[in-house]
Amino acid sequence: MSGIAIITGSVSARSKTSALAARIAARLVREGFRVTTIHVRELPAEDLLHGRFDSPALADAARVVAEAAGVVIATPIYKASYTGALKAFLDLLPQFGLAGKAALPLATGGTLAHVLAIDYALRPVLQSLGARHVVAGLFLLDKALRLGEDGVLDVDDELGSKLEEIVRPFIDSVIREGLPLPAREVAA
Ligand SMILES: Cc1cc2nc3c(=O)[nH]c(=O)nc-3n(C[C@H](O)[C@H](O)[C@H](O)COP(=O)(O)O)c2cc1C
Repeated sequence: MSGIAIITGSVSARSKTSALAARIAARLVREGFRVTTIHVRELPAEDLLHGRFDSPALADAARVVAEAAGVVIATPIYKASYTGALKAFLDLLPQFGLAGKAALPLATGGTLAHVLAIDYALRPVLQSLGARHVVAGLFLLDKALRLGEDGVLDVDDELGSKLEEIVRPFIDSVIREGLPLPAREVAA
């Protein structure tokens, strides 16, 4: 296993969750990891909904996850849970598709009423997929996230520290499991 897979679950083209995921990806790349992001909205919808697990695009995405030492799952909260699009993708992974992997759950939402959705909805799925270690996740209110015209997340000191607090234990968990050295490239 090598590298990190990031799976984003938003169906929106201009997505705060995807911008958050891009920020995390950049952080992990700086740490020396090879990172591949799967935006579920970009996968062929018909293949996804018809369960064509062997379609080339779905098979490629599943392979990225299978080969990853760590997986970041970033989803908006829809109807008190993670998105249906994300679930459609997770459903096509093997029963223990996250075995041996560290997992970092991230969510954005419109109301603090659903701040626990990571713990009551997403975490059990990651456990059921056999994740070795699901580290503490982070729920962020959408109004606290600002996107620039270019769709890039504007990160102030407070948000930057929050992200660092959750990314560091994830990195430590991935490294603890001995990510093979060739997969970690020297950070520039
Ligand atoms: C269909 C739909 C359902 C939503 N349901 C909830 C919800 O139940 N709880 C919540 O906190 N936010 C809810 N939201 C708000 C989104 O989770 C929030 O705006 C999120 O940051 C959007 O992420 P995105 O920009 O990546 O798409 C909902 C948004 C949509 C579009």
